[in-house]
Amino acid sequence: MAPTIATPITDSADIANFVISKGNGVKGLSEMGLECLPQRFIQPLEERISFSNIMPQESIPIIDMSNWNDPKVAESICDAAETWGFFQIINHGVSIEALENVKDATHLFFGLPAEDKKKFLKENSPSRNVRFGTSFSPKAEKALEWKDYLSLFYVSEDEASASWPSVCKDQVLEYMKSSEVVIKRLLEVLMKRLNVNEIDEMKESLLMGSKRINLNYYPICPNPELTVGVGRHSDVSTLTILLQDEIGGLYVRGKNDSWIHVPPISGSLVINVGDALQIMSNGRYKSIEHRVLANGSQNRISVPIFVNPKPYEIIGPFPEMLTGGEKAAYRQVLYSDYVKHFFGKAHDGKNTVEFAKI
Ligand SMILES: CC(C)(COP(=O)(O)OP(=O)(O)OC[C@H]1O[C@@H](n2cnc3c(N)ncnc32)[C@H](O)[C@@H]1OP(=O)(O)O)[C@@H](O)C(=O)NCCC(=O)NCCSC(=O)/C=C/c1ccc(O)c(O)c1
Ligand SMILES: O=C(O)CCC(=O)C(=O)O
Ligand SMILES: [Fe+2]
Repeated sequence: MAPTIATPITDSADIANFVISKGNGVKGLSEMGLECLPQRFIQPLEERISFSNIMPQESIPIIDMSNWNDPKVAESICDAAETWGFFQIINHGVSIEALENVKDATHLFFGLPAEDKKKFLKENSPSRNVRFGTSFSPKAEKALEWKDYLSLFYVSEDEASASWPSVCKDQVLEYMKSSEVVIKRLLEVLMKRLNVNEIDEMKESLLMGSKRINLNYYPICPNPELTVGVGRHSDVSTLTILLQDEIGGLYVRGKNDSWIHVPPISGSLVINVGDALQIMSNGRYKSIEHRVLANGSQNRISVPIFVNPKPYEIIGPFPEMLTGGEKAAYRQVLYSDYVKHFFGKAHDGKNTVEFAKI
């Protein structure tokens, strides 16, 4: 068993200092072998998952992309985006090697000493586009989430080469590059159902003009039932492409109050619709609430690529959605305002999208 420290940090301010400011993250806390979860991470009852609400017999669709030209594949993608907002894809064309390398690189980054990771805290980072942190929005949160992350906003290959951490940048760039084809295919298929038949330069900027990739680390937690890995939220992206390891723990909102597990499938990618696509499709495609449970016995990683509009794009329902007299359910919003609104508060389920509702 890991040794307990001589001077245990129990005070809330000490915890915040150790975890957030000193760059130890929750990984640092976890490795101290704490016997119980510090108060700062205890979530209110309503934010903890109740096991009676988990539907083990339900699952999100799994779509085989090997014959992606087959209209049936396109149909299942659009159906899944309309009804579930979440699906897994297999035989998607991203090499297993690229997936394995980026998972290894995630472990390499989080395995660095705190002193090295600390260089990427917001206040020290060489670039605004690189940020190592913990929880989601610690200043706005009453209870912290049991997660550390490295967030990389992609501007250009040169900027990434110059400022992303060297232990992971090549693998992350390779993964981003090799996932481009499948991202474009998914968006093309999804747009066709909305009568958007061509992704021209303008649409490309709206749909996939910027990308952010997060490396998430969820260390072993002493009282996983009292906290969360990630609280209930929907993503603010157009689409999210998520790579998870073999541990599991991601849950998607089902009917009523139920939650459905997204089981790890080797070589698969989890795809979900984000708020930007819900807004642009005037609600036809759904960005579904999801959450991650903390784990009492295993460290978990995940690597989402958030495919987003360019920050200065104004997003709103596509004109193509409104030609038949359908009323706009969302107003026009500057995408960076939407993102600021999202980051300015704790995770709060589907409330973020209210910001854009008419
Ligand atoms: C986001 C904005 C608009 C904010 O700009 P600006 O107001 O100048 O200030 P900033 O200093 O970058 O950040 C402001 C706050 O946002 C939060 N924030 C910014 N980036 C991140 C990040 N990557 N992860 C977590 N929080 C962040 C922090 O709370 C910041 O507050 P503070 O730490 O300074 O107190 C700007 O960075 C921008 O235009 N970015 C480009 C667009 C963009 O990044 N879009 C993201 C789309 S999707 C996306 O990034 C999703 C992330 C995510 C993370 C964790 C989850 O659990 C989750 O579900 C989702
Ligand atoms: O770790 C996961 O499986 C999901 C993480 C997530 O929802 C996010 O980073 O937005
Ligand atoms: Fe998410």
